[in-house]
Amino acid sequence: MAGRKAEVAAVRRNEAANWLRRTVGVVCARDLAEEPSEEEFRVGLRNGIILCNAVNKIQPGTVPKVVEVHSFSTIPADGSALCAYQYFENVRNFLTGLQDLGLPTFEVSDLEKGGQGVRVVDCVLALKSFSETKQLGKQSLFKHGGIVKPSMSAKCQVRKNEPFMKTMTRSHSAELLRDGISLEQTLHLDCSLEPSETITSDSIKMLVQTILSDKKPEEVPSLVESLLSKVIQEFERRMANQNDLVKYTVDPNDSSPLSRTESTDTPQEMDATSISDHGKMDEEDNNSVTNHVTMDEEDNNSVTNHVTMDEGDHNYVSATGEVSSSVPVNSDNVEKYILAMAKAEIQFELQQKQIQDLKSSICTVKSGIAQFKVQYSDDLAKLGKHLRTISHAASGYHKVLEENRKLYNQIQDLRGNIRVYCRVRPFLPGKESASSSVAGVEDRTITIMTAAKHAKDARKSFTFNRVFGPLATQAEVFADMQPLVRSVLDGYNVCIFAYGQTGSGKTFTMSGPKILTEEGLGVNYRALNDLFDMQAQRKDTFCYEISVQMLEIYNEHKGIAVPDANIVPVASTSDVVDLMNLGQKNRAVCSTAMNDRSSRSHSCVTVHVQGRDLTSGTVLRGCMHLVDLAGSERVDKSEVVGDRLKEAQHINKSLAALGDVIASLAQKNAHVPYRNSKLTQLLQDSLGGQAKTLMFIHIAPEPDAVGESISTLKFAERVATVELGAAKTNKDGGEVKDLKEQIACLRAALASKDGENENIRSSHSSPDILRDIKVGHTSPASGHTMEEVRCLEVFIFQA
Ligand SMILES: Nc1ncnc2c1ncn2[C@@H]1O[C@H](COP(=O)(O)OP(=O)(O)OP(=O)(O)O)[C@@H](O)[C@H]1O
Repeated sequence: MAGRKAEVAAVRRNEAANWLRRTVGVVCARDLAEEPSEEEFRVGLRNGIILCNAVNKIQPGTVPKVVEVHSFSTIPADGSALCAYQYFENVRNFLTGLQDLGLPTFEVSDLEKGGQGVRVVDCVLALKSFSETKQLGKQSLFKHGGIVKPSMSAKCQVRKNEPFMKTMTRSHSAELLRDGISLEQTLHLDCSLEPSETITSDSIKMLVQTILSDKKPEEVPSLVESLLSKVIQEFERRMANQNDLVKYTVDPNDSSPLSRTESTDTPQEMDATSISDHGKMDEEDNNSVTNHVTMDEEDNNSVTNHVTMDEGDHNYVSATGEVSSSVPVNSDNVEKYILAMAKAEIQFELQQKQIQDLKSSICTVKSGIAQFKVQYSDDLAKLGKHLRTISHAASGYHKVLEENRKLYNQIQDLRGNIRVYCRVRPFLPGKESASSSVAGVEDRTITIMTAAKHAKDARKSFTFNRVFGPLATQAEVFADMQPLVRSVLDGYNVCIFAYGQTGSGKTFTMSGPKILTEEGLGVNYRALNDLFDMQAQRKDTFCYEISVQMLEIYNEHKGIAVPDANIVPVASTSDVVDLMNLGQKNRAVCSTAMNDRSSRSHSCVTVHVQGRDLTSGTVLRGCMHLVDLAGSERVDKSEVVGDRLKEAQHINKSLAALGDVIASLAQKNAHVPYRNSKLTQLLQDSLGGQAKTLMFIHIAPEPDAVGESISTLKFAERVATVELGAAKTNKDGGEVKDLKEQIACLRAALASKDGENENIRSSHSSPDILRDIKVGHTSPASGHTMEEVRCLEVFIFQA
């Protein structure tokens, strides 16, 4: 291999030497042998005279002043006597001239011992090619050397004003075989191809024949071997150049072929960069690596790729569909190119695979998105349907709620709007007695000792809606009246009276003990607490405004217990407590002057409730009167005179008037005598119609209070009516399913005047009738499906 290379180099060197000798004349070039060794070639050209003269012959004036040696005999063989400055000047001027002509140059040091003589040979051959091109004028194509065929197309000509270097890099296959084939032969090969021709087996055959025609038979094998070797090298170079082209396009700033080969840039990036970089490549200077892929203007069949390398090296690779290179061929370079090509191939395959993977990923994502879209629209449709159902159910819920509210209150009416409860006070601490005026307390009955223990009629029993014994707690008392209190929020009026003689426990029931505790809280506070709780529970459907007013009626005169505050809005129980305390203080001031007036006046706390249905906008108004009546003791026995008598008369009159009104209402009389007292006048609007009235009768257990107790109980008996409990079974013995059926049962019981109907009475003690029956089935009137109604059951129970 090395031998063949040396042989090729010698052929080229001889060609260069012969051309120089021919050009400048043998005499002038006497120091240049016809077939010089590398050393002889270097020494012969070292002073630059031959080179300068040669270039001046071709292009006169290229080197304006050539430093001549006056006496050739004085020049030593190695030229050491020549002033270094002189031949440096010549060589430098020569190289400058070549640059101006656009020809490849070499380094001054290449003419020194150890320099790269091959570059000098390249340079001379380029000059030779330039010379011949010039001689042929516009009809020829510049080549390094060799003869020019007459058939050569004008399309192979040098372009006027085009830098010689560019023209040269666009040249064809002459350079391909430069190291292995004579210049004439390579030129012949190149120019034998018509522009429209492609390299065919015939043309290759012709090329081979041309090369071998003047060779001796023994030279043929080595030449063929050399030729094939060059073809392989060329093929590899092309591949490497293709790869480099791709890599350079990826990163034009990186001129290292190997580093580009190892690049892991994606194909997309390469494409984008390649497109954007195209077209500006020609503008790059000779110190940069330029890449461009353009259609040859002269030859539509060829794609021209340029890879011009660093000027300092004087090496270049030109891929013109064919590749030319002045890079010396050695095993290192071949290995490097093979390695680069292999890496490029792997990289290319990898990138192809990545592209495929990306494509399949895109397909997967696309189909995923399509599926998601379908799923999304399905879900949306389902959601819309569900929303419509809920919306329908919500509107139905309000109807059902309204319907239930009416039914509920209808049941309250049927069970009795007037309820009378009796409560027995315990003996006061320190005043306990073995004997009590109360002989017995049952659920609904109180028995009073009327006379001597052993007399036959010594006991008398009274029946009310409920009787609470001395041990009954405040919570138990309130629980029984709680459903009535809740009616206020549905727009009903409620009156709760505390009736009884002085000291029997009225204030205790209504407000609680003097020192208030949680357990001791009376009806007033508990009722208001309950209202505030309900207000909070219904806040999504109703907006309630609650306000309180405190009044006192003394001697048939009405007064406001809380001056300058007729009706005070309240938002919590503590607001009400503060207000009541203020009212109690005002009463206390008066009582000091008027001798315990509190026992002889009626105290009335009125709670006004206004509720707005947030859906329908309907406004409901209700009020609750909590009345702590004046002491009911009889005046005939008290033998009082003067003011006390007057007070007693007013009290008796107003209590009798109240009894008359409630009795009239209980008996559903057409006329109700409201106007007989200030109290009944005040409560007129809240006693009639669908108003609920609750009378608490208080009994003192002391034996000497028997007379007052009997009198109180008789009063209460007048106003008490039969109250029906909630029916648990219908007339057929089946379960009562809904409010309507419940109403039917109650009506049947009333019609049969069967006040003692055990089926109904048995459940009277339930605190909330709604919990005794199945309200979940109250759908018929609203026309909703059972499923909807089941959904609403929860709401209804909460409501
Ligand atoms: N159920 C009860 N348990 C314990 N103590 C009670 C009960 N009822 C009343 N008392 C106590 O009995 C006393 C008298 O009660 P209270 O003042 O409530 O009677 P009253 O009927 O309101 O009297 P007045 O008509 O003078 O206002 C108070 O000390 C009270 O704490």
